[in-house]
Amino acid sequence: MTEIQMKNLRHSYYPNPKTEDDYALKSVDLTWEEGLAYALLGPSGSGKTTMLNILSGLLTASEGQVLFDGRDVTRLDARDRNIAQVFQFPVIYETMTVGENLAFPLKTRKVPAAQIKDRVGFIAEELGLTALLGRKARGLSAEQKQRISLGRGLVREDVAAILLDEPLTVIDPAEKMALRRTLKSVQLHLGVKLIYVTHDQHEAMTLADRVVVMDDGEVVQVGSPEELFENPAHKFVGYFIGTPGMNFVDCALDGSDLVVGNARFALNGAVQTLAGTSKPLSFGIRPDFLSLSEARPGRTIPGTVTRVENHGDEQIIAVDVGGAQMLARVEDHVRARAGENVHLNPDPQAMRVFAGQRVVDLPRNTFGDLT
Ligand SMILES: Nc1ncnc2c1ncn2[C@@H]1O[C@H](COP(=O)(O)OP(=O)(O)OP(=O)(O)O)[C@@H](O)[C@H]1O
Repeated sequence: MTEIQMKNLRHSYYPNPKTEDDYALKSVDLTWEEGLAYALLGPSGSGKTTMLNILSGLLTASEGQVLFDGRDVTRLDARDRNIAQVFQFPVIYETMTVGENLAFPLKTRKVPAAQIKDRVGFIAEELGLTALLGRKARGLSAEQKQRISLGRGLVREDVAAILLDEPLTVIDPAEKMALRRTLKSVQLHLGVKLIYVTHDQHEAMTLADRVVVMDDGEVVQVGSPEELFENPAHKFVGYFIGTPGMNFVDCALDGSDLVVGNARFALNGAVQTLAGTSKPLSFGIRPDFLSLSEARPGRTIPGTVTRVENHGDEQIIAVDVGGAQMLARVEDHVRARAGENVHLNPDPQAMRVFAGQRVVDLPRNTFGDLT
């Protein structure tokens, strides 16, 4: 197993990049730890595939270094990196049997036949392919073929990481869950480092120990799924993760209060931190941490309901809080109608303030007691 580091990595597809916008990867410093499952999550064009191809060696970064256990591999060919890559479309030999496909990477490395047999048997078992070992790959389902692609990466015991670029794209929706489960169990059993590219937050959150969130060529946050949900460090993480995403409303400092829409919150000692920033402030809270309550001055935000969406056992309520909208996720027994005046009650522990795009590091009790 290998620790992979990316140092001051930048990449432009142009020969003479001039502005920051010419870079598909802007400046990446990242360590990929051993034995963890990572998801690389971001919208289309954010730089995920570029990053993956730099890792595997299909692409050489314009600037910076890639280190495997401290060894500089930046200019090393993909062949010499011990990285296995699984793409959107399965890459297998259709005319070979499943067993021959799995054995192929070991045969080309001249591994002894008995060892190949053992390893192929073991990996086939892990991937649920044992019963298919003698079958020709042609005619198998896309899901089975993708298992073979994965197996061809996993058979090599020296593999430093398995990179998967949206591997579930062509898989039938009904089979996606089974393959996702297999991926997770294989990663846990074999302890191999898995790097999984997706633009689907649900896939990222269910599969990964760590999620690397990318936006516009930059890594905006790395964290466990829980950390990203509870403590987004960047506005992009707030609204990209969670359905619906985090609410953001412009806010302002007034004396020792924070003014949010028609509400005022006393800041317990955090005034100086906020006063020190020149960037525009916004108040952030996830819909999951807003409820409806009685008016409680200094604790609730008054507003008018503009829309109510029913989603089975819960509702999403849209509330106008003085020119801006906030969404609250509430249980279905909560009664609210469009046009009604209500009071949103934010959980003090979940209230955040952002300066520009970045969260402001405030003491835990800034918005009141935590009882
Ligand atoms: N071969 C290329 N030549 C020029 N520009 C490219 C090339 N490949 C990617 N780009 C640009 O680099 C940026 C990052 O693209 P990349 O494919 O890495 O993003 P992505 O997050 O993987 O997107 P997707 O989810 O759509 O695959 C985009 O602006 C894209 O247009």
